[in-house]
Amino acid sequence: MTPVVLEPARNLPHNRLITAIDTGDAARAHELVEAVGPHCGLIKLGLEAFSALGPAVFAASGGYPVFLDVKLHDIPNTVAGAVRALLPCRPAMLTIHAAGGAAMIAAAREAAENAGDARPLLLAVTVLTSLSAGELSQTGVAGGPRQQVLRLGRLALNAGADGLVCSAAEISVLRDAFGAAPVLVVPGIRPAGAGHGDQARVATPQEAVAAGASYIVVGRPITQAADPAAAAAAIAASIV
Ligand SMILES: O=c1ccn([C@@H]2O[C@H](COP(=O)(O)O)[C@@H](O)[C@H]2O)c(=O)[nH]1
Repeated sequence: MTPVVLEPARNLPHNRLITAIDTGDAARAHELVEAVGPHCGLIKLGLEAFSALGPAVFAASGGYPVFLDVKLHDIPNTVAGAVRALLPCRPAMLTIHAAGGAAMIAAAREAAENAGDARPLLLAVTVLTSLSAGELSQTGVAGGPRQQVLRLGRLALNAGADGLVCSAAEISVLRDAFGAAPVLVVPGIRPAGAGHGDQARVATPQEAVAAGASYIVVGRPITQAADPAAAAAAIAASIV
């Protein structure tokens, strides 16, 4: 099997907290970014915000580095075109689905190279953190999330992804297999006592960082808090 050889990631924020701004309301997005921006490394704009507002959503980012989480998944030519179309927005990180396969990931990487030094890091989503082992098996995948994340992770990194999106439960198996270089971005984060909502494979911020997460993604526990700035500041302080 081809070994995974990765370059160290460039110019990434030291603060490991990424706040997910999941709203289609531009004014609310602005308000949230203003509150949490100073307390996190990146702002995550995802499908809800991008579907509602389009590339104009970047205006809500307040100049903070953006993790654009649109999880591209299509034939290679279409994904390459979408990546090229997104480059003028200058996302720092961009997601594609690892399950799209090696040719799709390689096409995304080649397209991203058009940005030169401003190339976004390509992160491959492995198994969504909302999927339990039981739900994953209903999709026809045997062996459980850890095995599937490792399998898709190897495929994605070999095909040109810079990093992976996974749950905290899979970090150790990925670090054992691929070492320190891949950027591991970990959603499904819940501070102790917080409701899980639709997330199935969850961990606290401290557990995820201790396990080797490069970044943690936190949405509702911050954005639905009475004081989002204080919630973000507390989480950021707890993972230094
Ligand atoms: O496997 C994945 C991939 C992406 N996400 C995204 O992260 C945030 C999590 O939000 P919470 O409110 O903290 O649950 C959300 O934007 C998802 O689209 C994920 O949860 N799991």
